[in-house]
Amino acid sequence: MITSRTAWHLGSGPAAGAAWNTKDLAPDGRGQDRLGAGGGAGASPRAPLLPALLHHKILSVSWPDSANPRGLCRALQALRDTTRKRTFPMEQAASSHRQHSDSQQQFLPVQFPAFPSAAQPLGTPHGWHSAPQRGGCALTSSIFAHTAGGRLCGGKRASLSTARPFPVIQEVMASMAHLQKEKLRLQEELLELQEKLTAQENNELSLSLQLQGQVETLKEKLLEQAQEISRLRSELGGTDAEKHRDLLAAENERLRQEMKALEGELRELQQQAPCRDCPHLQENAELQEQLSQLQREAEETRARLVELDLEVQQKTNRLAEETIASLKSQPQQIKYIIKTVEVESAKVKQALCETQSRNQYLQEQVGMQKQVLKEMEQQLQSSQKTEAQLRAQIMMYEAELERAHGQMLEEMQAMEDEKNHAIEEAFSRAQVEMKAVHENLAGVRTNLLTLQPALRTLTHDYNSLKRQVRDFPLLLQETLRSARAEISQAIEEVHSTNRELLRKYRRELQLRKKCHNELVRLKGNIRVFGRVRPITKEDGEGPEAANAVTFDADDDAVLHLLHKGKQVSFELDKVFPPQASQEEVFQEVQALVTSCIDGYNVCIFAYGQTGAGKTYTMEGTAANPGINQRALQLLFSEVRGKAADWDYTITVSAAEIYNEALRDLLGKEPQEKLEIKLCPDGSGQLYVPGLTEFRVQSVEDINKVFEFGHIKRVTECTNLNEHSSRSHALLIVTVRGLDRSTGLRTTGKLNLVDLAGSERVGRSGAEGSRLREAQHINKSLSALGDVIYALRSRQGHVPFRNSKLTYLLQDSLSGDSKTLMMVQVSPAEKNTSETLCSLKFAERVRSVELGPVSRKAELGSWPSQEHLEGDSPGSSAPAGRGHASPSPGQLSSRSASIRRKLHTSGKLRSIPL
Ligand SMILES: Nc1ncnc2c1ncn2[C@@H]1O[C@H](COP(=O)(O)OP(=O)(O)OP(=O)(O)O)[C@@H](O)[C@H]1O
Repeated sequence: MITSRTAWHLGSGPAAGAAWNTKDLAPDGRGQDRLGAGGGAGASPRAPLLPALLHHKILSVSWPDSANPRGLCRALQALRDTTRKRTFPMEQAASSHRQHSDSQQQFLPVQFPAFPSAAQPLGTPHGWHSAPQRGGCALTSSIFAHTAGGRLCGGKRASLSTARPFPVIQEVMASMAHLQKEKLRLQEELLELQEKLTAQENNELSLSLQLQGQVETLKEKLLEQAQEISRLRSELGGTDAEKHRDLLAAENERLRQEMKALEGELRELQQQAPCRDCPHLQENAELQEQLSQLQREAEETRARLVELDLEVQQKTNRLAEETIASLKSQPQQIKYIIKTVEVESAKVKQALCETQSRNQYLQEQVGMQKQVLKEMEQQLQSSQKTEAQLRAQIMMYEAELERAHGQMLEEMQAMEDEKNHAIEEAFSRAQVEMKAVHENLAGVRTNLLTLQPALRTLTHDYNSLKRQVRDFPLLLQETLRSARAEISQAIEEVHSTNRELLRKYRRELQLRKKCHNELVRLKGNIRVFGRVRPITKEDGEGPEAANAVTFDADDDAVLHLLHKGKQVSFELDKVFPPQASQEEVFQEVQALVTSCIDGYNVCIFAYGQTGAGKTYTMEGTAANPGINQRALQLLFSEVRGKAADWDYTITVSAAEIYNEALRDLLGKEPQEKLEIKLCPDGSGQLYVPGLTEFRVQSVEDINKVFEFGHIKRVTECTNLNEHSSRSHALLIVTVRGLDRSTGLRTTGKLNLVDLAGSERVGRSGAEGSRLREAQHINKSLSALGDVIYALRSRQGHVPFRNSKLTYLLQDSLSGDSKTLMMVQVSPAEKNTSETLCSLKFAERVRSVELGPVSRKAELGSWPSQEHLEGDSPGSSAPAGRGHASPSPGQLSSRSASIRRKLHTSGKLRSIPL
């Protein structure tokens, strides 16, 4: 947890002692008890928490007013030395750091508020924030954090916590670090000044002590000399005076040597003095000068002593001579003495004389010694005077020292005040900044609290992802290997399955084709549908426009025609009432259309009188297209469904047969008559040279083709139908397929034929060219009937060449080709004769299919339209059925349900072609 104002107190508890040997850190070197400021309630405020200085992220260091600056200096010095020497047990610190980081993750710089009052115990909330008592672990962690940073720089480094996620905190921390640096710099300067002062004091003290010692020594020596003089004075011996002189000389020599030693020491002290600019140097120089003066005086004293010695020697010699001379010049006295001796003895007299001379000599010596003593007393007085002067100088110097010391203390106090002031200012600034930091930190802490779980989750996810990423290549390789194996196996299986499916598909294709053929065969290769158009406005109004056609509700293959008051019934394969839609009609023919894709030839005719709806059924309208367009759409759809295996090409040609002339409706020269020829390759196939063939790929292509062909088609106005088509219109669709897997090629042809209207010439009122058109039309329709009949009756000769129509459709009518004839009839009363003819034609076509072979002879030849005109229902057609002979109509007494049943069961088999 990050706490911006966390103050660490080194308590006196065992944890603190275990974490850090605080004895090394005590400011006065007296041990741990000086650091236990935050201990019990009774603990008095002591020195600040110096161990915090070890933590080099300290923002500020407080110091009580009552603290001794010298003690602080010494403590700082000792602390710095200790810090430099200290080697932390890294493993212990690291383990502590880990323990601590598990719970806290970060530890903060230690911060001490400024100046807790002397009366306030440390650790109380005035300026001091209660710290989490983490003991040695926290402190060791702090030390470890700094040690791990690479160096211990003795308090000069001020760095903040390692985790500073926000710029604001960083800025504040940077400013605080700057303040801390400033404080540390001031502290260092103070420390240096204090060191200088201490050294100067020490020097001055030692010098003073030395001088005092010298003075004392001199005093003692003077005393000794005085005593010696007194002793000499008491002894009054000349030889002793000489000895004393020698002693004094030796003493002088010793004093000289001591003086030299002292001078050397003084020089050394001067050299050791760190502050050259210190004002006390001047004093030292003065003292040195005084000392030199004293030395000179001592030299002078010594010189005088030497002179005195010489004088004593001279005087002694002179005295000896004078004594001898005086002795010589005083014979009477000696005589007296001699007399005395003579009285007593000569020997005594001589001794007396000697004694007298000796006395004389001694008296002289005493006088001389007195003189010397007097001189020495004078010298002593002079020395005492000098001593007094020196004492005065020493006193003055001491006073000066006192003054300098007081001044120094004042300066120190001023500096201390200045330092405290700076610290206070820094602390107040730091407090303001810390307040802002607190506010930011509160938000940050909130964010951290919310982010920490997310971080943990993310970390967990990250680790999990890292593991996954690390394992991913192996997993991927393994997966790829297994996937490759599986894919290979699957491909093999698919291949074998495909082969099997292909085999089945081909078998099913063959089966389908077979079934389709069988179905078509069962239904009949030639099928006949009937479609009754609705009453139109062209039919007019009144009885002639009345509906003459009705239907069987139970059988969709039967219709009834009311003709001239009699109802004639016809049975076809399928009858579409007027309400039948184009879609319903196409549904019945689409099976034929799709067989074209399988390679069959299909022919769909629309047969009927003019205006009966042939074009409507085959072409339809734009909004409601007929078989042609729907068939092509179906072909496209089917081809797309088989595109995976088959390549299909659909081409379209459009032609018309007008007056037995074949013309290309899509060609550039529509009036050009085309010929139908055999293929030169000997295949027996027919082809039309010059017939345009368009490849169509979409419904749009079809529409263009139809539009183009429709324009070209000859339409002329007739009495019966304003837009009656007077030609057979053929849409020839060729579907060529290629099975890519087998290379099998198929070609199917779909002929969609809108036949020209079958009309009786007399009724339509045709004459001239119109009559000729009608005759061609009827002829071609009769030829079509002949061909169909020949095919169904399996005659050896099929008269395809009797008309252009049948000749062109030869390959689509023979063999396995499938043919549908859509017989269009009008329901109007006025058209019942035409309707009757068309239905008879249709029923006869259909009867060929259903009737036995024998009936072919019965039927004879295929009647033409004109023939049919004579074969009116009124003359030969049986009532109830429009059949002129024993026909399937008579056989058709069987119900439609039985017929459908037979079709479904396959028991009904048409006569094979
Ligand atoms: N099933 C039907 N539903 C609605 N209208 C039809 C239907 N059959 C034909 N008609 C309408 O009858 C009219 C004649 O039809 P259509 O032109 O198709 O006859 P047709 O047999 O083609 O004549 P022609 O032989 O002279 O060309 C047209 O107006 C057509 O729209």
